[in-house]
Amino acid sequence: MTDLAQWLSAQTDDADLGKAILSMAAAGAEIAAVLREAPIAGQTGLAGSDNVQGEAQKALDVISNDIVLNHLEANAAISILVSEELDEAVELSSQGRLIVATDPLDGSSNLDLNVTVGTIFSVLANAGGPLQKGRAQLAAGYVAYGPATSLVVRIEGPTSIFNLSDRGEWVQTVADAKVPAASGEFAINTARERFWDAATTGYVRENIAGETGPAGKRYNMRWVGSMVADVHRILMRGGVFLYPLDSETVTKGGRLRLLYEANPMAWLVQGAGGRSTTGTQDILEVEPVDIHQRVPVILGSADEVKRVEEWYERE
Ligand SMILES: O=P(O)(O)OC[C@H]1O[C@](O)(COP(=O)(O)O)[C@@H](O)[C@@H]1O
Ligand SMILES: [Mg+2]
Ligand SMILES: [Mg+2]
Repeated sequence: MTDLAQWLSAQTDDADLGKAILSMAAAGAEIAAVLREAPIAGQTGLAGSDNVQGEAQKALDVISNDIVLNHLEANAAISILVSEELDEAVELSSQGRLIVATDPLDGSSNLDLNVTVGTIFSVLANAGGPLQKGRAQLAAGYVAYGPATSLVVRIEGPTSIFNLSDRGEWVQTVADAKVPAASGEFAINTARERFWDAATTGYVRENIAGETGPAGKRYNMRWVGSMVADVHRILMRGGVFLYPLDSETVTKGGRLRLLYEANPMAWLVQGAGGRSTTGTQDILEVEPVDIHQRVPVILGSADEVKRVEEWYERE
């Protein structure tokens, strides 16, 4: 049995990086416990406040953010925290070498429904602040709060999966996750079809046409509405996730956030042999200009992502 601490010491000599990941795992275990009790504690509703992006915060968005903040404040290696729920980057330890960017609770619109939500994180070196390309990430991961609590994490090598035991240990269950290159599943919010560009419409129509259409095979569609849950399914059995630029999100640059949603997920998917793109560029090559910047996201099975890229080249 490999636990998280053993895996970290085999993956990196950087003790600070290992501690940053352990802090996020500890925050994840604490958030998992809070989520289990949340319906009983009456915590699934709104906080009564908006975040900097104008989205209504759930009480659990705020609680999860506080839990992450507490764990990182106690870690002298962390210099800066960027969070979806915090307007500005927060300075923590002045001697810290690392930056963490986090979506403390992803998919929080699903909280009333007992559907999988998650915590996403990205770790960067403190080299001139948090506005760094995803390619510069030192590590990334997410915790998925579903029937099991799973931590998916990658430094530079494989994307590895751990599950939280009853005794509070993170036990490795998949050493080297692999996203199958071919897949017959796609994930997109189809209610947005009227806003889509020609490339997205073309790709999705080909899939829906099935075995007699140009794709020559049958597709299934799945959309949980929690990025963590949708990406976790793709990591386990393949598929493609799309939140493309569309006519409604174009002025914002997309829907999902670059630093703490798109980059860490692209890092994990690429570590598992998958691909990621904005449609025209690898997500990991996007130069950030704002900590809450949004970006189009297409990632998952390599063959499917390439098909979407071909549509963007044609259109
Ligand atoms: O409401 P839509 O269009 O289905 O969007 C769902 C997407 O929004 C998100 O919920 C945004 O994340 P937050 O819940 O952290 O704001 C993603 O998890 C998900 O993929
Ligand atoms: Mg999110
Ligand atoms: Mg969130």
